Amino acid sequence: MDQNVVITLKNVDIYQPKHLVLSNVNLQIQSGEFVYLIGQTGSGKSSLLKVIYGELPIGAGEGMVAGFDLKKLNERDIPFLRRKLGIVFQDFHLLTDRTIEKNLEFVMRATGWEDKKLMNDRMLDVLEKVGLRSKLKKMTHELSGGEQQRVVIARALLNNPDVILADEPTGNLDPDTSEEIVLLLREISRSGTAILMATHDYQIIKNLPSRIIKTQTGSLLDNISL
Ligand SMILES: Nc1ncnc2c1ncn2[C@@H]1O[C@H](COP(=O)(O)OP(=O)(O)OP(=O)(O)O)[C@@H](O)[C@H]1O
Repeated sequence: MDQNVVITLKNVDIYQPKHLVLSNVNLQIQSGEFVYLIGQTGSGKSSLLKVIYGELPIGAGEGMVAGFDLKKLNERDIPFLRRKLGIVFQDFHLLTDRTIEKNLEFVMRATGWEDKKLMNDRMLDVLEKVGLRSKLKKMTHELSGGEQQRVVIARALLNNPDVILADEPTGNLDPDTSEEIVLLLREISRSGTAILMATHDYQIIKNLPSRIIKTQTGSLLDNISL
């Protein structure tokens, strides 16, 4: 297998749960690529992301994600696959009654980090990347929507993922803040993490163009232009 390929789907069928949502899906994404995923509501974008993060099994076909074979994936493998993936959703899923530090620490403890000094260094590292290094002790409910999404991105980066899956990460943000978030994700992709971002925001795609894949009438189309 090509070392640089982090997602491969070959002739994959995706069911939700019995109804065939996408058939014969073929997709390859390389390290460091930034890819938009578009498609009408209900056309299967989230289902595709769910297959990639091991939430939905693949029906037919073959899939490899960050070195994990989706066909052979069992319950025990899923936490290990998820450590190779960063997941960023539209609604931030932050613990709003806690500081940024406590939010990051929560995820780190859950994914096996123990050494306080290493944890602290890593937190500052990822917060630096998203421009929030000075806000470690801030409560997350005191942050703006854009800042909260930055914390979510920092949280996704903690375990140095091969891939970030972002499901409408700008859905709750104003246009300028949305653009800042996409610029940040693109910058992150340049350091090697592949990013697959589902979005309905065509304006952002026009302003910040990149490869586009599209779910449409039960298929996944590649290299779409708007
Ligand atoms: N848990 C579920 N059980 C049954 N059907 C589902 C389930 N989740 C999604 N579906 C169906 O699968 C299809 C694809 O849904 P999916 O959420 O992947 O679409 P989407 O493109 O992500 O939509 P949106 O843009 O609204 O997020 C839809 O017809 C939806 O109704």
